Amino acid sequence: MWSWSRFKASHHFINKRCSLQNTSRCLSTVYALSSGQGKCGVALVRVTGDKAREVFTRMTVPPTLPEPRMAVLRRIVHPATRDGLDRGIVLWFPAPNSFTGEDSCELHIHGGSAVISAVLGALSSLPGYYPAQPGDFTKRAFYNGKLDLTEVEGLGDLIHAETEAQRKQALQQMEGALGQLYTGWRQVLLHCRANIEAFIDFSEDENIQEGVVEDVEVKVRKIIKEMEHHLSDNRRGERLRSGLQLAILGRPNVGKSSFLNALVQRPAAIVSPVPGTTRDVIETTIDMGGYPIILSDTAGLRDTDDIVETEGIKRALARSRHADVAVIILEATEIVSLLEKGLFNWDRFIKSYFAELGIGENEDKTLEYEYSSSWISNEKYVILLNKVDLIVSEDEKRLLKSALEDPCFLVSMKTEEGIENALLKLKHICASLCESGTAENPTLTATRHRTHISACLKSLKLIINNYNENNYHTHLEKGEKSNSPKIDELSANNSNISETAYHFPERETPNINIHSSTQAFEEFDGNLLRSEETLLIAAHHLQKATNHLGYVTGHITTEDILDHIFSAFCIGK
Ligand SMILES: Nc1nc2c(ncn2[C@@H]2O[C@H](COP(=O)(O)OP(=O)(O)OP(=O)(O)O)[C@@H](O)[C@H]2O)c(=O)[nH]1
Ligand SMILES: [Mg+2]
Repeated sequence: MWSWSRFKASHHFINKRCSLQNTSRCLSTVYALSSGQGKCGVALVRVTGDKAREVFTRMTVPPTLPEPRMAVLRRIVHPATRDGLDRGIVLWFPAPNSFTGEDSCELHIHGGSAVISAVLGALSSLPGYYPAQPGDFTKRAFYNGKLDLTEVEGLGDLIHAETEAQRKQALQQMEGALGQLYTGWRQVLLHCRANIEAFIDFSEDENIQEGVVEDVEVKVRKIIKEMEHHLSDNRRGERLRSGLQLAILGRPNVGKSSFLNALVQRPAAIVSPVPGTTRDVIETTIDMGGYPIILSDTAGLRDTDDIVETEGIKRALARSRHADVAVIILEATEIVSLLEKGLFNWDRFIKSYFAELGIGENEDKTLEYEYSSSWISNEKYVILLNKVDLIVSEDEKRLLKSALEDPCFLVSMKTEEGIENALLKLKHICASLCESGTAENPTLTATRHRTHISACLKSLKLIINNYNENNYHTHLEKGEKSNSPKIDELSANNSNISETAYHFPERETPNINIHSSTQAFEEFDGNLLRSEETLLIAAHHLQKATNHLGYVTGHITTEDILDHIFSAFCIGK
């Protein structure tokens, strides 16, 4: 019999998480220095696990548990020798009201290296105490249901955040904005699937309220729309997380390396009057108005027989293809002579100039080429007309200024004229490329999320659009009679999956081999919810969809994903 209680399993997932892990690791008590390495005023040592209370009973004077979450000053002693180690503030967080969900304590001790190593040494002498591995505290918080996987990733990002915008995005994610969005979708889809399952089982009884399947369709369509909107964010969140790629491009000797040096305020790249000085890509990172930018100075673009320079140009063009933003540098004098000849048109000039450099769009706009020039089609570039200090004639300067059009700026790396305005424009471009989301509409921040949400969306679309009645019947007729796997098994193609979501009751499946037909079903054209015969397939796609959301939030996990995510954490977090 189908039962609704089988659907309400979310909290079971959380409880099961620990048992899926190496149990001894979960049962042990771990400790770590959670503040940074090196001498400091106060250092923080954290302990978590079943035996955490022993810190108070065996290592503090008096040997009693303090009031939960109340800071108290205690003498800290070695548990065996009773030698005094330090005097500091201690805190007790009994389970489940702690970061990890386990009994935990904190020792705020003096930050000298001798004090820290004496306290850590004393902790190691307590039976059942082990030094924590990177991310151990957060891993326990995850297994105990304190954080979902997106919140864990947000916490990791917060620790690694280097700019203001990155910090804001990570905090939003750690506070659960993304997790709530995905969990909300998952809950709705789980209900949809429950309703479809109930309808299949009981449609002939009178118990099923009318319009159940129609209601599922409305909900699925709504989520499809929301997911499409969520995915069409131009990778803003991912860019902000990993940094915007900005390529500095142009002919040799125009001042590309001078621009890089001006931005980073140090001689990061060699500047010389010899054209072709820069050969390799020189990469450095900066914080531009709170946005993380990965700057790439590149080799000057020109025809050459020099094999080293040719390789440099190849690398420069590759960098151009992967750039989110570009700064194209020209010599202002080049434009003056063109202007003096008359008939100057910026649009035409820029197009042909990009083409000459090898970075412009070509005529037939093949897919590869469109990709290669995304910063052009998105208009995410500025053009700097450099060395304006060399134009001495006021008439020429006036002519140049009057002909200037956005996004061109007259600048001089030598006198720094015009650089501020150009940087302002660049900041606007960067902001538009990685504007962070809001708590209500959080941005997607990792490729892992995009992959699963895209796969989820695909499954949902298969329910609404892709079904062709004739195809379906052909498959029913052709279907093998035995070895039809249950729907649950269809999604469990990853052997490491720690659970396979909800377990649905035994049922009579259509007389088809769903495995062999899945591919074909995915090619159907139509609405699976409009025929009772195809509802089972709709349920199958709904399960796939909810599973993908479960992978993102960590309701369904694989060891590989967890290892990857937690490996980025520090010891003590
Ligand atoms: N007068 C003047 N000279 C400049 C200015 N900017 C750069 N230069 C000079 O132009 C020369 C080339 O500058 P780089 O920054 O090395 O030019 P580049 O584009 O990196 O050159 P390659 O690496 O060869 O492609 C150097 O001698 C700079 O000092 C400027 O605004 N005014
Ligand atoms: Mg250079």
